Amino acid sequence: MRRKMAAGNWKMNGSSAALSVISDLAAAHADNTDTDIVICPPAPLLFRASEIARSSAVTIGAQDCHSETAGAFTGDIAAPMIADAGATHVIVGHSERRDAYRESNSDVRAKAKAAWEAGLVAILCIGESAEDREADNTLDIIAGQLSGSVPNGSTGDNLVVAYEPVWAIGTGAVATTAQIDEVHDFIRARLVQRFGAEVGNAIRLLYGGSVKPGNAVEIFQCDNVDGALVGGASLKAQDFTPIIEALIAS
Ligand SMILES: O=C(CO)COP(=O)(O)O
Repeated sequence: MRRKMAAGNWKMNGSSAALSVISDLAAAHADNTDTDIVICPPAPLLFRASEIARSSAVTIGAQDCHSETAGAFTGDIAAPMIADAGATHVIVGHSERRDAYRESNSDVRAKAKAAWEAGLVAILCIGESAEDREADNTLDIIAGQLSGSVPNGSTGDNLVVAYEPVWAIGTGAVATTAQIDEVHDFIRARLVQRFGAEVGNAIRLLYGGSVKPGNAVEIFQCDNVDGALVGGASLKAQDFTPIIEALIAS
């Protein structure tokens, strides 16, 4: 049985005052033992967020890391620094970074490797654009992103793959369960083919893109959906809590 995961990507939102969401979630889900709850705040909040989350049901992740461990990379953050701040996870390859910062599959692969070397779990994002889907290229794009950006050497536990169709992010246009099933079953098959059944079946798959309290129950019924990567609805405990509850109940 794979552990479930509800991860919240705050993107460039939040403040030290907003970190009360972490204590609210920790209090609401204190009895939960089979679901990972991960909050990924902006980098300046990582240390404080980790202190607040310490010994609770909530763990902390960063939103990106550099592939090198140190050096002349102004503005960047190395994976060991993220671990040093008390975080345990890092998102790599989010479509907003692939798009705005031209991150390639090989950049993302190097970041995921750096995350593993620092002992972090990599939450690696893939997903097709609206144009890719309209041109019926979705599975080709997903296959290319998987082979290009997932490094060799996954142990199963150190990798979470998040399928986030770009057209569903922040738009309210959630993918249908048929679309989610098709892509998640395909990802699972590819991971099993590449890493073997034991590791391939241990890697968790998250869906992301306009997940809300109103659609979470349906999404979590999909066989190969082990949780969600949630943007907007993770900023407030009152929105994220019903999503987490739907996941725990699924
Ligand atoms: O990009 C996302 C999470 O990484 C999804 O964002 P929304 O949930 O706001 O659509």
